Amino acid sequence: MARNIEEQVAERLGALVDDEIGESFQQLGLVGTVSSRLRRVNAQLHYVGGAPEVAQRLQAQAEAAVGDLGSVSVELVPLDPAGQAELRERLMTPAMLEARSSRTPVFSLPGATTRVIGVSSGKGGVGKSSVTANVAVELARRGRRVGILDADVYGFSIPKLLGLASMPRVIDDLILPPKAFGVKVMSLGFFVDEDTPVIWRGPMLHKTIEQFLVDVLWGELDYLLVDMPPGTGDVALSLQQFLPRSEIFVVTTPQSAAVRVAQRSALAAKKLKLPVRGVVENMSAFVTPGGERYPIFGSGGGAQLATELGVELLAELPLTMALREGGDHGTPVVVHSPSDLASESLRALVDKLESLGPVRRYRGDLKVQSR
Ligand SMILES: Nc1ncnc2c1ncn2[C@@H]1O[C@H](COP(=O)(O)OP(=O)(O)OP(=O)(O)O)[C@@H](O)[C@H]1O
Repeated sequence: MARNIEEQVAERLGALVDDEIGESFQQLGLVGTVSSRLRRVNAQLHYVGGAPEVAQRLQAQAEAAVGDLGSVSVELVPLDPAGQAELRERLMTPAMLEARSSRTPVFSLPGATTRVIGVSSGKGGVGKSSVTANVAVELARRGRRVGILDADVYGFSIPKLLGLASMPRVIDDLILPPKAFGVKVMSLGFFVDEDTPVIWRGPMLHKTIEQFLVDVLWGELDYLLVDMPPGTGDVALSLQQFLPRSEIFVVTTPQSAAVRVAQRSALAAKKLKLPVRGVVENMSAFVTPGGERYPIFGSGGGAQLATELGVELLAELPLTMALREGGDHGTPVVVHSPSDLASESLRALVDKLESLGPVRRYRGDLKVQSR
């Protein structure tokens, strides 16, 4: 039976997907009234606000979706507070409800399967954020569900590295993490002006990290990568409390001075009973197109640190222009120059990370019964 035009418009609009939530407008109950008058169809689509670009993008998507159905105008209507409260209820999973009432992140509830990976370094500028962003994007390209918590309060660079500029959307009191290259991101950088120095006190940081872990709609994740601030400060302590299942990976450059400070941060993690699983040496060498290696920052530091910590050296990432340019332009090198040497090394790093698998943990509650 031929459907009328209103039904067709409602169906097309309902099929649009809110990428950050990962559900269609129909599933979310956000298609409003669709009526027609004098051969003109007027449709309403509810949306949850955010930056003006979000509405502009949605308007263009909606118009494109119904463009071939004749004269249709789509009006975007921001969801009112009652509608937001209803949507929030709809999006809350039982795990999120439990997480909120106990203020324990879903990643730390019993039975959680997300691998939580803390990326740490001794000092700033060694490429920890670039490694985090590229590893996350490569994992997402392989079909894994990935989030990044940018906890590097002294230099939140993840949004810029992934080309994200807008503030996260908020449904009632639930924060939606913006998504780039398939990776969900939450960062202090979304909330503060890049040029304004922010002085964070320990308790304030602790509270913010808790909020980012508990009040953000992360959904189900295979990996949560945490870009940690360099050094051994308060944030590591907060992370240990909120995410005791974190595995730590240490990024260093090959210089011996860098290795010494990196070792300090690795030892701090060990003290907090967070397992250090591997070392990544970055900026290992510049390689000419002819294959000549120039170890600009010295050599051997990553291997030395790995030996001292009793873990594997997982990668020696070269210094490349493409990696730096990718970061500057907000498109990670694994996406914009997949054949670059750095991309090859980053893919090999992700292979290793995946093959290492999660840490095996002793479960005190499981005991072998003897008769
Ligand atoms: N292998 C590399 N080749 C070329 N440039 C690199 C490489 N790794 C990092 N960079 C560049 O070095 C700079 C610092 O990198 P990044 O911000 O990732 O470091 P970081 O350790 O996270 O520093 P911070 O903690 O200060 O944010 C960036 O401009 C980045 O593009």
